[in-house]
Amino acid sequence: MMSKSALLKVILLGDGGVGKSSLMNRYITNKFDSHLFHTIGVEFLNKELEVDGRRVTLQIWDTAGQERFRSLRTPFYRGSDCCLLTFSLDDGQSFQNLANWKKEFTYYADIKDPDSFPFVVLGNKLDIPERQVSGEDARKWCRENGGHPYFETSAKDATNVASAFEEAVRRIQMTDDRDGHLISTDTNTVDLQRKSQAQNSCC
Ligand SMILES: Nc1nc2c(ncn2[C@@H]2O[C@H](COP(=O)(O)OP(=O)(O)OP(=O)(O)O)[C@@H](O)[C@H]2O)c(=O)[nH]1
Repeated sequence: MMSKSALLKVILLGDGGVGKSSLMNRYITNKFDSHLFHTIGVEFLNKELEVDGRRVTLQIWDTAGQERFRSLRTPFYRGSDCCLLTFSLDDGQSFQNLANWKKEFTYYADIKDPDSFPFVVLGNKLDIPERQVSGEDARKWCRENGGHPYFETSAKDATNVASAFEEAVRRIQMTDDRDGHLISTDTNTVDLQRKSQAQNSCC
């Protein structure tokens, strides 16, 4: 029998220019463009993968980080299974803004219990030598704001990009297992009601 894979919606949030589109492109197409345009609204791409023996379809939503696009991106937060809070290691302000991004996400995604929702924090542009945010400060923020996993990535040279997305899947699976939502790779026992929100979204 053909096995079915669960559809997991993962959303990238963070200031304009931190590298959200570049991370998605690196992960999906293994390419990097040093002259990428700002995203307007949202875009998504799918990728099938297997994590810890479970086959899933990861639907990665890339959002526009610039403030002027706020009203275009927020309607797409609902139905997310994991939120990747992204900043740039060479931009201290983008790190300071993580708390605002988390707040905006929990409000518009209508997350009832933010403490048990899977967030993963990404410090991108690791390849740039001039850092404004130390790993120590970033890890401290993650510890003090819900114990989120933290990855330092480079979309440019691909460092840690796949690991970060795979961790997002693991976190979703942990949350679903704990909440009793069985994600099965070979039956129809996926929580269809919750997953269908993601399938119905469009740009
Ligand atoms: N050196 C370096 N540059 C990067 C990296 N990731 C992205 N960039 C560059 O940073 C700029 C912004 O990248 P984007 O991926 O468009 O950033 P974004 O977060 O999607 O921006 P918005 O669409 O405005 O929200 C581009 O010029 C990228 O080439 C990285 O890991 N290292």
